[in-house]
Amino acid sequence: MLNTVNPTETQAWQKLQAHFEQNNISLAQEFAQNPDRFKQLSCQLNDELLLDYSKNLVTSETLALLNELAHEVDLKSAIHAMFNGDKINQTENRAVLHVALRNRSNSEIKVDGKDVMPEINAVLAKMQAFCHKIHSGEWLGYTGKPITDIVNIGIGGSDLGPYMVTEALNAYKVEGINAHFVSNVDGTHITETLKKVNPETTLFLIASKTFTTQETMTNAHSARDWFLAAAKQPEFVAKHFAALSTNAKSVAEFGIDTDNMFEFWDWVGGRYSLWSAIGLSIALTIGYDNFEQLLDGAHEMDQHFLNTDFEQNIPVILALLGVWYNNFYGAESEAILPYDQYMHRFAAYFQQGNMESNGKNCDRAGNPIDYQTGPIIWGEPGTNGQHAFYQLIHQGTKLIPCDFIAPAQSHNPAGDHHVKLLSNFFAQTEALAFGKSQAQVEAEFIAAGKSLDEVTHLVPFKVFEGNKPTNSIMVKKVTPSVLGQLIAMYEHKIFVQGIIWNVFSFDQWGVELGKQLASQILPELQGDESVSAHDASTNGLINCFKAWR
Ligand SMILES: O=P(O)(O)OC[C@H]1O[C@@](O)(CO)[C@@H](O)[C@@H]1O
Repeated sequence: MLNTVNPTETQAWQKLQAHFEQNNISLAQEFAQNPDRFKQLSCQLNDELLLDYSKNLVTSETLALLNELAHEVDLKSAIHAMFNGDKINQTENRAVLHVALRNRSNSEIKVDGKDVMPEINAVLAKMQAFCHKIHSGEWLGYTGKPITDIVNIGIGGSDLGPYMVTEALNAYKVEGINAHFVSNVDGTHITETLKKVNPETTLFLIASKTFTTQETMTNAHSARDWFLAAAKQPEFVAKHFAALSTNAKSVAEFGIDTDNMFEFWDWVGGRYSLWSAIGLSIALTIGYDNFEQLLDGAHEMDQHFLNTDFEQNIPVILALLGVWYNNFYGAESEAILPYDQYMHRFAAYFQQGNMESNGKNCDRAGNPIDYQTGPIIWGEPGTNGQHAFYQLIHQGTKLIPCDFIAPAQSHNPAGDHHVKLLSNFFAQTEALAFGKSQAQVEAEFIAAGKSLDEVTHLVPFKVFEGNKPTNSIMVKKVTPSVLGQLIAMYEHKIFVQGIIWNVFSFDQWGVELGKQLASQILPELQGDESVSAHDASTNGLINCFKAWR
């Protein structure tokens, strides 16, 4: 069981509050006073991942107090509880063991007294064999042609991870295999996808932990209908449909051969499931060996997280910095800004990962929470964000802590593109940290031959106050292993923050009411009779829909 310490009642929190009120931290001053700031406030996981957290609004005292907070909520015990398979997902009475899925040491990890590694390894072996059959052409479609297109049908954690990873690792795509992802129940998603594929050479992966999610089951039935309209014979479904699920009964009821079912377990959270059978679309798209390297990278970060002192622990550092801005500076969001176009879905992935984990207002004792918990996560690749929202980050009234991520090496070293991309990566965190003073603005005008009299009215608009916090994460190259490291890094950051905020990070009761009401409204949308069972707004909207459709 996890403790239920209210973080705001800890000694460390009181000290942090006083520290915040008594200090007006200036990055310019901190760097001027300490030439070793970068060396002291950066750390490397290995020779391919470096975290520079020196451009944060912290002093050595800040960091000491944040670490004191981590100790006072007994973070170490919570970390060991997760890795040991304790049922820390207490409202669902489940363990939380995505770390077991990538436990490359194969050391024993027990749930209810049973080592889960044998079954994990059995599913991985089944995935490997399946990938070999598909890639070798041994597995053929109902007209004897090899599979060329994989359509993953899933939503949330059964979509976002596989989609993000296959995009981020596009450079590793298997020749002749195309991946497609259908998630939205909007008919456009499945319709537009089916236009691109041939029923004779397409494999559908129905990805759903519960195998009950409305969007996924609707899309799965539409895909099967589309397939059977061409193939005609039901027995051909087995050659073109596989299931990734914990629910064998519902898989069989859908008509998928359970030999084509790749199982995972209830101690795998949906938003933490890409390492499981849910990752089959990844393995099929980039090759099983590269999927294993993804697991290897995550395992390396897991071991770092489990065994490293908090002061040098990358996920803990990121988590504590996030608490500092979220709970003391009042920042309500965090931006993840990968300077890598292949990583264009990375921030979106952690919208579910972070916001579905820590977007909670009830603490672990069941009491309402009166402090801030999970932040809003958003972001786009650089340099595109610079032409969309960086104005607000530089000169807006909201504090937006940003994580900048960039690879030293590009998969597409065309011309001078990469050095230009990286010059922007370096420039943005420098600009955000140190800004441009009024004196510098005036000097630029004078250097441009302007008299201050004629430009004084413009000066305020060109001043950058700076002192905007950022983390810079430099990786050598976005390889499967490095991506695994990055994903696991953010997973553990989220875990640490959930422990500090005293919330349960691995359930998601907040998604249920909307589903419940939608299932009540759905039958009301049949027929043309007017609806009056709801509030005036909902009634009005439904009746407008009926009038216009
Ligand atoms: O994998 P499945 O069971 O179809 O769930 C899909 C998604 O739906 C949820 O919103 C839970 O209902 C996410 O937590 C989950 O990843």
